[in-house]
Amino acid sequence: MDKVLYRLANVAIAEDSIIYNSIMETDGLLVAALFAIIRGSWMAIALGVSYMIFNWLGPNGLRQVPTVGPSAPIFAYISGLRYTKNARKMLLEGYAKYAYTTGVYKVPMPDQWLVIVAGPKQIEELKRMSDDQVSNYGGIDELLAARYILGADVVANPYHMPLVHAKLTRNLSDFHAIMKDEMWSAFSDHIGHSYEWTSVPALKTVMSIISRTSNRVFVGLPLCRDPEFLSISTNITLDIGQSRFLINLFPAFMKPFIARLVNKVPARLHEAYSKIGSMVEARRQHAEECKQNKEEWEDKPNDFLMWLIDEGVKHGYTNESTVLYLLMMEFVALHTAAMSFTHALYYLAADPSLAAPMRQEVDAVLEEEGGDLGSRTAVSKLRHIDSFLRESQRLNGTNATTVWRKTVKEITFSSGITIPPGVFLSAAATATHLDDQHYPNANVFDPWRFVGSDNARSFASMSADYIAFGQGRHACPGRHFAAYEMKLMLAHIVLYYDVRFPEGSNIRPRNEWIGSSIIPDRDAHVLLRKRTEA
Ligand code: HEM
Repeated sequence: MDKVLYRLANVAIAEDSIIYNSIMETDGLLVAALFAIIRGSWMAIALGVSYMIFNWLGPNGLRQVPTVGPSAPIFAYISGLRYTKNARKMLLEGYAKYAYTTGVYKVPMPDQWLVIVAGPKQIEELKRMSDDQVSNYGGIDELLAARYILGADVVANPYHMPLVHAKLTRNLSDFHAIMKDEMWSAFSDHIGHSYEWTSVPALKTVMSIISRTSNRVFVGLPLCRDPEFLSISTNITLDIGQSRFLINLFPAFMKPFIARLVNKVPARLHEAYSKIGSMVEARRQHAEECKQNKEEWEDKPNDFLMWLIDEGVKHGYTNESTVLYLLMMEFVALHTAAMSFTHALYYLAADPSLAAPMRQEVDAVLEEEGGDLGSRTAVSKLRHIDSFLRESQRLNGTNATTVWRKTVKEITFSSGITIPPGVFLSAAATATHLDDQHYPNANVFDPWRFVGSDNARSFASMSADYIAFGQGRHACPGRHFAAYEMKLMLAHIVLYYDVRFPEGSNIRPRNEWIGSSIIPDRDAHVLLRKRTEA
């Protein structure tokens, strides 16, 4: 047993933690994990049998829910492993068969069934369900194996989440100017201003710009430019992805043991705490002194870290917890926006002529706004840019399923399907976005599809046929921040740069699928050069 687990741990630990070079290599890991199990001889067999029994006895309340693939124990497990490679195909197959009949189907994952909610009617019903019926935190817990990786406290009291809406989204325009300032500076550092074509690794470069811009608001200067801090803040996502992937290969009763061996988050938290722990303590102390002395703290930092510290004091949290919650923010905000933007950048590089209408639009808005793209209203006027990003995200969301929930009590859909408590369910995002009934020629990238539409069809708006940011009361609270950041970035690119692929290729690189995660090509380069007429 130990050998098996240690081999699995080694698979994880041996992975390079440099960005985009780790668990995302699931092929290798999956094979390595299975190889480790097979080589673990009789214990592996015992493990397998226990798993089959678990699987057989576990989700029996789901027999009335139609299945994609086999549902008998051994075959379902094998099919669950297949899901890590073929999620797209399996999800689309289920959608084609069931979206307009039962509106619900299930796909096997290695550790459990995932019930997929499909079709506008059922998605609307899911959206309206209360927290007493379906738990959002329960869903995230299942998705990320969160209680094993992050600890039960983060799952039970995710106090960073309400702050996104209450402090960030509500006051977003207060941050426009510093985001613009940081983004312009990051472009300068990572892309430069050469009139010659410069080749950059697309995803990595976008990630660098997004992480600096976001962190200007999350932690402020100078930390938002500190390479060591930025490396921690981007690598946390890979740590979580890597750890949860391995843990979720196993049934629930084994997860705590596996987690002890493969969880990389504690080490990253330690690294983060060594880096910023003293700063957090200094801020907290100063805030408390000011409070005791009934003094105003002039120049009090107005960033996410400070909000977390203030909120942490109210909850009695340690500085270490505050740093962990900050890392959670980095996790939800950076890769999502960077991947989504890279998808869009690939469309532009494959067809540089698409820049022209966006350029004209930016020019016109600059004229109206006195030359300031960072003004309160400027970015909201960029309808072509908004449509371009929404269309790109429609076709390439960050995940093929969104609205992750866990049933708390029995729920029944109008199609008559009943789901018992304790079941992990999610909505079919990619399949919904590729449904011709919602979008004529749904498979075609039509960048101006939403230009003439009202605000209900803007990048950050949601509806039952556009669920890239989820649905309902737990929909992404950071979507307005992400939309502002990404629109600003695309506006900057079309205004100041020409973009193309090497050799003038017009072929957009293929996405990678890891389970249901959708990742833009990690190695592709794009060429940029400063525009002469800008
Ligand atoms: C293009 C970028 C992004 C995408 C595609 C995205 C997508 C999502 C999705 C699908 C959910 C789950 C919604 C649901 O279950 O109904 C979510 C939740 C969340 N997102 Fe985002 N997100 C993005 C950017 C951001 C940013 C920039 C932030 C923070 C500034 C953020 C903060 C959060 C938080 C805190 C939650 C959890 C909300 C809750 O459970 O109540 N996201 N996001």
